Amino acid sequence: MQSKEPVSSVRTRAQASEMLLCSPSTGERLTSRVPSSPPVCSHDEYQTAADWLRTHTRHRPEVAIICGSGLGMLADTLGCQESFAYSDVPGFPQSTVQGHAGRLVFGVLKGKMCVCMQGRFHMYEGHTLSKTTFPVRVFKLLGVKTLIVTNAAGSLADGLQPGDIMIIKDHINFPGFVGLNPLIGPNDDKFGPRFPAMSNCYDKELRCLATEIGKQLEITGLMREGVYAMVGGPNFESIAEARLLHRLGVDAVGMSTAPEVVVATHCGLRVFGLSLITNKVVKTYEDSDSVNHEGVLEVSRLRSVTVQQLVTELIGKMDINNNGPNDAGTKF
Ligand SMILES: O=P(O)(O)O[C@@H]1C[C@H](O)[C@@H](CO)O1
Ligand code: HPA
Repeated sequence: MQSKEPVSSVRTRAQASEMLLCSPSTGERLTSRVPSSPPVCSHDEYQTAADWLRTHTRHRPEVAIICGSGLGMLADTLGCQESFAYSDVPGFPQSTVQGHAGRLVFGVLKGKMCVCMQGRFHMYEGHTLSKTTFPVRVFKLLGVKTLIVTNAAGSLADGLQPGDIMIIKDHINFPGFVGLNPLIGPNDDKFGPRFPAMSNCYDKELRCLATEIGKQLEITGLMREGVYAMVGGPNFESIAEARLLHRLGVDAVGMSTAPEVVVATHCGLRVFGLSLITNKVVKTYEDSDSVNHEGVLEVSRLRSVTVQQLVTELIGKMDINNNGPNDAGTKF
């Protein structure tokens, strides 16, 4: 049947989708601020950043560390340091969150060449997921084999108290359920396959090694394994959301990490992750506690030395030549 709509009001599909990305009140284009996965970064953009870093430092890192909220002091422990502000590295976005300094620090830890992100990018800052995870692919191009991710997270599990360290066994990438996944868009086969498996994304050997190191450091009372869930943020959870997460088997909730781990696993990096538990997530209406970012940073700082010791020993003892089960051979 023929449409009765006057020709002047018939919109093309492109025009209609463009309109969806405009502010309804001002008509201003929102495209650059909507945290949707596309537009994706091109291979050249990652390569340009990696080439720039190669020409500006002689460090050739094998291990990359992403520091969570308030955990940036980890980077200060690197020897022979050389650092770069994110604003100087081509293609890097800016850190906008307190407790995320915005520096890339190269150096040596326990004889291993490392690069440390003193500050990460979050989806809620308005970065596309491609930009949020940009450094991970740059690290891959730099020759990194293992990625260590750390974060601050709220606990939903009775056995996890503020100050505890949760070794991440697995994650739930909630934004991914609604199509916010950094791998959406054309697949870059040079990095990895169209449909990567995520069943081994947190390396089992590294988790076991961390548990052994925990025994040696006599911090096993603070440590246990668990499931991390990423929510979009930036607000903390409502009580009903907290109860839902608890029922779903989530041990700790945060606003980062999963996209970085998805991209790292896609390109064959071996991943170790830990959450520093900074607060209990409020699950009952009778509880008058409420979480805030300052409190999160305070607990992170109080435990940062313990996290540093654990990560340092792990790097010292890890076998850098074991690339884990996801490695399909380097393509670069
Ligand atoms: O970068 P991470 O995941 O450690 O940061 C957590 C989540 C929010 O960004 C912030 C909330 O306090 O800390
Ligand atoms: N919820 C989400 N993200 C967080 C929390 C939390 O309770 N604590 C630290 N990051």
